Amino acid sequence: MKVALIGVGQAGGKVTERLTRFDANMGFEAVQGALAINSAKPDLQSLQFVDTQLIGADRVNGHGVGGDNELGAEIMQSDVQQVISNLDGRITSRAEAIFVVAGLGGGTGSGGAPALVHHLQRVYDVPVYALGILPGRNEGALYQANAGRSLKTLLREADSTLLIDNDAWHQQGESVEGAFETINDKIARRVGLLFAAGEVVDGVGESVVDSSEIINTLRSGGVSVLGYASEVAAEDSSENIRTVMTVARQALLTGTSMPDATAADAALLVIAGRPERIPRKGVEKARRWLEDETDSMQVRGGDFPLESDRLGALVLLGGAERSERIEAFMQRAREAKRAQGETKPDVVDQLTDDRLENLF
Ligand SMILES: Nc1nc2c(ncn2[C@@H]2O[C@H](COP(=O)(O)OP(=O)(O)OP(=O)(O)O)[C@@H](O)[C@H]2O)c(=O)[nH]1
Repeated sequence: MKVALIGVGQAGGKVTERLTRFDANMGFEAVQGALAINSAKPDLQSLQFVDTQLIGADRVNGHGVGGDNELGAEIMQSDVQQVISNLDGRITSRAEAIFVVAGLGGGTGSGGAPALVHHLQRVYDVPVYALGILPGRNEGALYQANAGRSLKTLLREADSTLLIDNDAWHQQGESVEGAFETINDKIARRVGLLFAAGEVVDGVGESVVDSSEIINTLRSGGVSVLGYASEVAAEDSSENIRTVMTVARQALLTGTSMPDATAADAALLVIAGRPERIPRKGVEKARRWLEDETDSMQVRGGDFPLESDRLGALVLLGGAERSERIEAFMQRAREAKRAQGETKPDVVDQLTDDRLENLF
């Protein structure tokens, strides 16, 4: 799937850069263009692999918004025309989707990403998705409250919001900050493989995934979740039936970006590996298992031919907001908001539709 990536804020920029680099190193060419936007100049200067744009210089002079996500939303609103013109040529007609990437706990990404998605939806015909990073449990009340407000608005504005829980992909005992490198690397690999899986590969069979299957899986909107697991494969495909089941189970049950999210409106199972090692029978069995497990009748499946000694399973869930983990997060965000005595409406809500209209 050809995508354009726009990172907002520090986490957004770092993850966008990682993803772009992974895609280039692997030679996938799924990432068609990438731009990192921030109100903090030093954060942009540390990026080497993507184009950058500073916003809000008149308000915060390149120093960031210090966790104030209302200010983050406001400066995005003020500078959105410049952002949109900067995207000209970066989002080409080849792009099949746009992903806006942001950490939802801070200020610039948390407030800026929903506002930007809102505007992109008016300008572009392709789906505009968000890739949102939720703060880990121990990340402090401001982050939780910010992320809760940002997420509510993103769910309304984006065609689907792919969530990554910062607690999902790091070792126990390791601090979240210490684990950023690992987490970002895992996001880049998994999401990068998903994009690449949707690329049409010439000369291979009809069981190969294409981008419409990703888009259809995400069609119901709401929250989406991505899981991955891999194992060494045997040379003979018939010996890999159990391996396919194992990696599919691990991808969903222990490898997802939002642990415990299993119920979904739709799902996509992608099996990656050398085509001659992928057992059709195993893939079919794993797909049926996924149907039961997600309680969804819409489970798509396909292969992703990849030169590797391993077999990998990618599981994408669409419409997965009914999970306990997301409910627990929203509860945490509500409590944090209450503890701060906040009664303010959600980030973009308070920038009334009139003001949004006036920008166009
Ligand atoms: N996974 C991951 N999360 C990050 C990273 N950097 C920051 N975060 C998370 O993102 C949230 C903070 O957002 P940032 O992106 O740092 O903040 P910002 O959007 O730049 O906003 P301001 O700094 O307030 O202007 C917190 O939940 C952090 O844990 C990173 O490199 N990887």
